[in-house]
Amino acid sequence: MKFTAPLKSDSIKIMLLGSGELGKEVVIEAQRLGIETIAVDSYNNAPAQLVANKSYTINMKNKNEVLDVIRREKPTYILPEVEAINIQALFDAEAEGFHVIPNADAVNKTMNRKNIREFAAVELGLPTSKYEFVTTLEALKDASNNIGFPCVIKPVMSSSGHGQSIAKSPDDLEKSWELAKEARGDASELIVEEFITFDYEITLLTVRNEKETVFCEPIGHIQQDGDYIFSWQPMNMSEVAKAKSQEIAKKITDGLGGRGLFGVELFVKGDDVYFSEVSPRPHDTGMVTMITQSASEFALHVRAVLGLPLDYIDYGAGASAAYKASGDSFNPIIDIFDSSFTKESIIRVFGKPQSHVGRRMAVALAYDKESSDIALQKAKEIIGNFADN
Ligand SMILES: Nc1ncnc2c1ncn2[C@@H]1O[C@H](COP(=O)(O)OP(=O)(O)OP(=O)(O)O)[C@@H](O)[C@H]1O
Ligand SMILES: NCC(=O)N[C@@H]1O[C@H](COP(=O)([O-])[O-])[C@@H](O)[C@H]1O
Ligand SMILES: [Mg+2]
Repeated sequence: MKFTAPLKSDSIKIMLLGSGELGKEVVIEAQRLGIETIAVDSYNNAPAQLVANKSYTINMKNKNEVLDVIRREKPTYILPEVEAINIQALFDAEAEGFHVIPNADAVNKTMNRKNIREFAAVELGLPTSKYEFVTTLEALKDASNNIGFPCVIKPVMSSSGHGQSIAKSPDDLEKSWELAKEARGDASELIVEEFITFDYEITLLTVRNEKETVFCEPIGHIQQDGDYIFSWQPMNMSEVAKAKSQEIAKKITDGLGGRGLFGVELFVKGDDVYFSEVSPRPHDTGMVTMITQSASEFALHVRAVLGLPLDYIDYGAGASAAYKASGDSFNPIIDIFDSSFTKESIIRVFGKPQSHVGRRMAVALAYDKESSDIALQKAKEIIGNFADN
């Protein structure tokens, strides 16, 4: 493939809207190419703000505040990093000629479960769990009755499992209704999903630079309370399931369009593959690629944004284990013993300025040339020795 225009890094400015642990790695990768970075979030000293050239703390749900910071900095590329961003600001910025990654419409579709589910299931005809949308407790009772128990109940806008629950019987519905209000995004509408008894679930990192689409090796993962705790790569899958996964990922990412890396979440049962959701940005389960690939998901995202080639080397198998805080603190300190640092491990402490129970604070990555299982065992052992105040 030929790239005609040379990369002029000095003239490029990347603005992240959302500055957590994933954005932090994107900032580092962009800076490695000499690109100026601006990290925006709704709290001070967010992880990416600690490493970016410049940072802003604003109310990201406020249209004017988002637009003000964009107009003031005039970034070459705007990279949404969280779901809870004022979407109209992104549409307006795009109309003013700013380049939103992958594009404002894709961000709008993926930030809201109703939009992405209808796009995937109805417009693209992709296989998904059965689902209904509800806005009242009464409707929730009817929908769960239609779908059957257990069913999964989620706010239409939320992430990392916030506000999500599984109702095992009608008795659980009131609790699920109350719990949904904990969503950070929009809990005015809920999705009720059929519970898929999958054999395993994967994230298929799919990278498009609008000249080619590249798939990373599938990443297997374990979730607890709707949030990831362990991931590994590669996930051993049947050729049929892998081919179906890539086909679904290609359809959904082509449908969304634009440039960047996407995390396509899929449930696999035998050779059946169900589309679950997609992030138009690096994925938490994909942190494992920092140890398995010569170009991590963050490096690939930056390359895709810039329209650069997407080739890289797979080093072998690896795994990641998330470290979640055990308490609340305004001065969180993570204890990591010497034994965590081995020739086959990488430790990343995000530097979040405040901890609360269950907040992801760090990740341990482990490598094994041959076996994802052994890598996972190593990552679990390392994280088991972490502690926090
Ligand atoms: N319909 C379902 N059937 C079975 N399990 C499900 C279903 N929906 C969600 N889950 C489980 O809950 C996890 C989180 O769900 P989902 O990805 O929809 O939430 P999320 O809050 O958007 O998570 P994140 O932002 O971390 O990706 C899934 O990875 C899966 O393990
Ligand atoms: N599943 C999405 C995800 O992992 N997003 C990552 O978590 C950060 C928020 O963390 P916080 O909740 O600890 O502020 C986000 O900024 C992003 O980096
Ligand atoms: Mg998810």
